[in-house]
Amino acid sequence: MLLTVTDLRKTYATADGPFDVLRGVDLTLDAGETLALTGESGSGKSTLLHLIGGLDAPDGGRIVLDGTDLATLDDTGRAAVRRGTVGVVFQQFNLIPSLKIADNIAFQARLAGRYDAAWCQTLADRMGLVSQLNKYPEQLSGGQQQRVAIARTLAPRPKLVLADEPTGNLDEATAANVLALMLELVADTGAGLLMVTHSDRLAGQMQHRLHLALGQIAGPVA
Ligand SMILES: Nc1ncnc2c1ncn2[C@@H]1O[C@H](COP(=O)(O)OP(=O)(O)OP(=O)(O)O)[C@@H](O)[C@H]1O
Repeated sequence: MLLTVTDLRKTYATADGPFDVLRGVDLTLDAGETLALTGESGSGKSTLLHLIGGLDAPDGGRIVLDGTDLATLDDTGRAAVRRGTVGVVFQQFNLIPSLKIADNIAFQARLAGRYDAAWCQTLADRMGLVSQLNKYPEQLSGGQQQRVAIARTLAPRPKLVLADEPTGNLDEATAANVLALMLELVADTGAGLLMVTHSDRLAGQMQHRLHLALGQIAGPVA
């Protein structure tokens, strides 16, 4: 199993006292599987993604990623997971304005020491970005920028792709197109994909679907 989350718990300290945002979340994801995570605003979807991505630490439970219990890692180990095993796509594109598109696509792969020029070229080609490679992010449309962000995430060939509303600020037609491309490329790399979305339509394009409510998985959605 690529990802096993068991009884995951997270509590935030707030002005009104402790707030249990995750109250025992269980999920599994295998390599090559796609899973949509839905839930109302504030239900803890982003928190769950951050914990799985090693960006924050849980208060209880276990996350085993590619055979490694994240709790056994120190900061350096978690940073290595973030660079190598996991790739994250956010709603905000977070491209580097001073770098050309080609270098934005290559950025994380270079950081991870896994730059592969031919694969970056393939990603650019499949994402329809070949004619944009010498431009800067500000010269691209939102849909194009999001395709760059996805290509950048896939460039180091992460085993697990976490996506937090990756098409949330694109119009519906562009969002569907970008998601279809992402699903194709994730399938090609054999990675697992866990994607947060508010859209029933986009969730319907994924193999599995879970709903988060009251800090727990409320079960698969038909
Ligand atoms: N660092 C923090 N400190 C305190 N409370 C937080 C913190 N981060 C998130 N929260 C609270 O935890 C709850 C869950 O937040 P989270 O962002 O995980 O939800 P979400 O399901 O991703 O929401 P949305 O769909 O609106 O993005 C919210 O009530 C939020 O206000």
